[in-house]
Amino acid sequence: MQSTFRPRSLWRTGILGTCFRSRFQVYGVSNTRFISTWKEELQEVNHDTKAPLSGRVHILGMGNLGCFFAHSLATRRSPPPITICLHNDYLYQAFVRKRGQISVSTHGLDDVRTGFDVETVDEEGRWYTMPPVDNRPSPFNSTSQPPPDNGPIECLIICTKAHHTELAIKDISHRLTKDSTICLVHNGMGVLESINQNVFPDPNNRPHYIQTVFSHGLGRNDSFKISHLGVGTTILSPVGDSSIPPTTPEADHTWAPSTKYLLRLLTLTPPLVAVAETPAGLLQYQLEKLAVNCVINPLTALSDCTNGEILYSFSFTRVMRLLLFEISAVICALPELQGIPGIEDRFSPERLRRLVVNVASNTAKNHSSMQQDINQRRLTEIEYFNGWIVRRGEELGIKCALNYMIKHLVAAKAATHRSREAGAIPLDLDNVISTNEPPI
Ligand SMILES: CC(C)(CO)C(=O)C(=O)O
Repeated sequence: MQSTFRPRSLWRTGILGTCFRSRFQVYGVSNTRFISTWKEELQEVNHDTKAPLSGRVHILGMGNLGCFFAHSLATRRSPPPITICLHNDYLYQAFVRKRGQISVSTHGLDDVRTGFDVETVDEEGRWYTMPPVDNRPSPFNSTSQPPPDNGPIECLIICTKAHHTELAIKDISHRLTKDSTICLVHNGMGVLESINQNVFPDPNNRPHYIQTVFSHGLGRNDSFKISHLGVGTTILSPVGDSSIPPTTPEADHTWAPSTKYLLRLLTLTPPLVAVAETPAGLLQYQLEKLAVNCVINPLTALSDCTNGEILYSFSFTRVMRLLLFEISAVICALPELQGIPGIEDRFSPERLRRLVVNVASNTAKNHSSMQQDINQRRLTEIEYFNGWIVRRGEELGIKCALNYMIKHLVAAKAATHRSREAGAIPLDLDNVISTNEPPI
């Protein structure tokens, strides 16, 4: 007998800790897993809200991650309306040249999707809905300019790097309301706190958030053309009220309609392999990923090597162990984890070492994102990896001298590249005396 796996409401069963893990109930006939359409998901959420949602999903940040999310949503049997937000003309022109196509290649086979709506932004920060760049008929007449579209955004998936996320959200913050949900997809820790502090300081007027831990392997072939190199998962969790510790179970009715809708949509989009977790569960996955990134990324960036190469040297192994002693001490002392059973074992230096070794050997031939950032003269995420460990360590009275050193070695390497290229002479600006001003 065949069985149907029907998606079960994640929120009806009450406590997140129990309902989030069991996403499907077995009902009987047919094999239609993931059968629901986005409209059905929307209906369920709109059922008891006064302001029904349209179901549109905006995606900002069209690097590998943004392309993967947009493409995955577009592969659904019934894709929701998707708007990709292109924040400069160069990207828009590239998308026009690609005729509005996003392509994901798996084992050498390209899967091309179209049907994306596009918005671009001008220098004054006004967003415009552009005419379709694929073969769909344009809703605008050919002579008229598209009108600015600064209407509220219901669901925003933001796929920029950690250091760009705050700025990217600032540019679109006038369209985000306390009913919107932002799904943050980036590496590293501490971004949400700075968004709250600098972009949405008033807790009563803040959007809702979903945080993620993303572990699929992606590579870039060209603009809007990526490869899916390794199947991973997308672990998602809504972010609870910051005054409630993440370890407290919360009733399901506290999640906003846009959060419920986006969670349902993403968990029922097969290529994402998305699972919903509790806030406390997600935090632990984030910290495991952080530990891995704090070791593999700076070591490969400093030594300009592949992930696998750090496994075959006694010296790398020593550095790895010493960094992990500090990382483990900070994580185990975090107040937000206190009360969770088994923390000391899960985050022991030895277990973290095994995680790092596993990831490094599974991705042995890959170049870490930080190694690529350094070589392509981009900003690195070091402040959100080892920098975060150092800052949290300081708060907790734990000195993280080695992580501090690693953070500065990476910053120094990036600065050396920059000044070499600019042909700059290193100057100690504090000791430069301008001829027009009297010496201080
Ligand atoms: C896990 C790792 C190191 C894989 O390359 C990664 O996430 C990164 O490169 O940022």
